[in-house]
Amino acid sequence: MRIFISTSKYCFKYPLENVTNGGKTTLAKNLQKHLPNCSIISQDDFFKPESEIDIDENGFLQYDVLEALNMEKMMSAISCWMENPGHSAGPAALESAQRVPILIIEGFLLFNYKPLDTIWNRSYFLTVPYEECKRRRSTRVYEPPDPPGYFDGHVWPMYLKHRQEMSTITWEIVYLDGTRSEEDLLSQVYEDVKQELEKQIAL
Ligand SMILES: Nc1ncnc2c1ncn2[C@@H]1O[C@H](COP(=O)(O)OP(=O)(O)O)[C@@H](O)[C@H]1O
Ligand SMILES: NC(=O)c1ccc[n+]([C@@H]2O[C@H](COP(=O)(O)O)[C@@H](O)[C@H]2O)c1
Repeated sequence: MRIFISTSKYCFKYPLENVTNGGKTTLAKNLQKHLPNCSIISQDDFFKPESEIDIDENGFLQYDVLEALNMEKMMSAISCWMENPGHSAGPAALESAQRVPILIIEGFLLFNYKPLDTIWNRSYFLTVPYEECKRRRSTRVYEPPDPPGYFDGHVWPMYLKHRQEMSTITWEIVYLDGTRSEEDLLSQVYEDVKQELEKQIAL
C-alpha cells in the first residue's frame, strides 16, 4: 500500500502492497473509514482482459506479472487524482489535518514499477506466510477462477520473484505482519498517517 496525502502544499500518498490476500484491500478500506478525505486506487481494477494475458507452457494464465496490468491507465488515474485531489477539498482543507486529501494506492505489484518510485509519503508492505496466503487464496474466487495447481505453479513463484526484485529498493518500506488483527493493523498505520499529517501541516 502506498499512501499519498495531497493538495498543492500538502501532498500525502501511501502505497500499500502485499502478496495476494495479504489484507491490503481490507486495510485500505478500514483506513478510508477513519480518514475523511481519503481516496483509494486499486491495482486490481487495471487487469487487462483475459484475451490479452499470456499463457505459460503449463497452460497457466500469467496474471501475476506487470504485463498483465494496464499500468499506463493506472498512472493516468493517479495523475487525474493529483490534478484534482479529493473532490471535497477546498481552501479550508488546508487548515485542518482532518480534511487534507489522502490517496492510498493498493496493489500486489507496485514496488517494482519504476514510474511509481518517487511519489510517495510512506510505503507499506503486508506479509503473510505461505500457508496462510494459500489458505486465504483458496477462499477467494477470481474471474477466471484459479485452476488446480495455480497457487504453487504461478502465484507463489511470481511473488517470490517480486520479493527478490524488491531487494534493490533503496527507499524505506514499512513491513507489516498481515497475520495481525485488522484492528491492530489499522491502528498502527492510522497513527503513522496522523503523525505524518501533523508533520507536514507544521512545515
Ligand atoms: N488482518 C487480517 N486477518 C485475517 N484475515 C484477514 C485480514 N485482513 C484480511 N483478511 C482476509 O483475507 C482475505 C483477503 O483480504 P483482502 O483484503 O481482499 O486481501 P488483498 O487485497 O491483499 O488480496 C479476505 O478473506 C479477508 O477477510
Ligand atoms: N482481477 C482479475 O482480472 C484477476 C483475474 C485472475 C486472477 N487475478 C489475481 O488477482 C491477484 C491480485 O489481486 P489480490 O492482491 O487482490 O489478490 C493476482 O494474484 C491474480 O492472480 C485477478
